[in-house]
Amino acid sequence: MTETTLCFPRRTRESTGESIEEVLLIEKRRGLGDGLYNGPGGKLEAGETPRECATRETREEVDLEVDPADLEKAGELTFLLDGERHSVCHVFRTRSFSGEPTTTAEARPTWTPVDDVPYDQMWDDDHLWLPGVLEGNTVVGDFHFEGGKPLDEAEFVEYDLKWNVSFDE
Ligand SMILES: Nc1nc2c([nH]c(=O)n2[C@H]2C[C@H](O)[C@@H](COP(=O)(O)OP(=O)(O)OP(=O)(O)O)O2)c(=O)[nH]1
Repeated sequence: MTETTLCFPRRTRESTGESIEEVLLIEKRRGLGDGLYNGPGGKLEAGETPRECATRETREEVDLEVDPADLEKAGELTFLLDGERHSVCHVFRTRSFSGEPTTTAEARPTWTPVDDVPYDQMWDDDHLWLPGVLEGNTVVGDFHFEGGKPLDEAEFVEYDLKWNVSFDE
């Protein structure tokens, strides 16, 4: 069973007297979810913790530095494909980072107002859990897909969500 991560860097930008809440999204340029908007993230490597993976993937995909200790666990999402567990994704958020997000071969980053997240260009389940995560809630979810591999071509059919769970990692 594959473990994966997602990292959602957050900032508040002041613009002409207004505070705009933003999240760093990437347009993924290869791999699973190619062409969709998402947070930086990917598969755990051997010996890595989810936090270490989220830090490494954020550096590799957009050249932004986040400290594993500064990541706040916000979600644990299980993706099921044709009734079998396909992957578990650890979701983190943080307001602490250094550097400027940079386009790489893997991803094109964009600071996006949280009120303007392009859910119609994201995975079909994201509109169910990402708004709550961006509001500061925690979530555990199961998401069922059907139709065979790859996961991003399967059909999203049903889900179960629990909000405001506590994580001890
Ligand atoms: N937002 C969102 N992300 C998802 C969904 N399903 C799913 O696998 N992901 C994420 C988890 C991972 O960050 C990413 C897939 O990871 P991956 O490891 O297969 O992708 P990759 O090709 O970039 O992998 P890597 O070699 O960089 O580790 O997509 C979903 O339904 N919604």
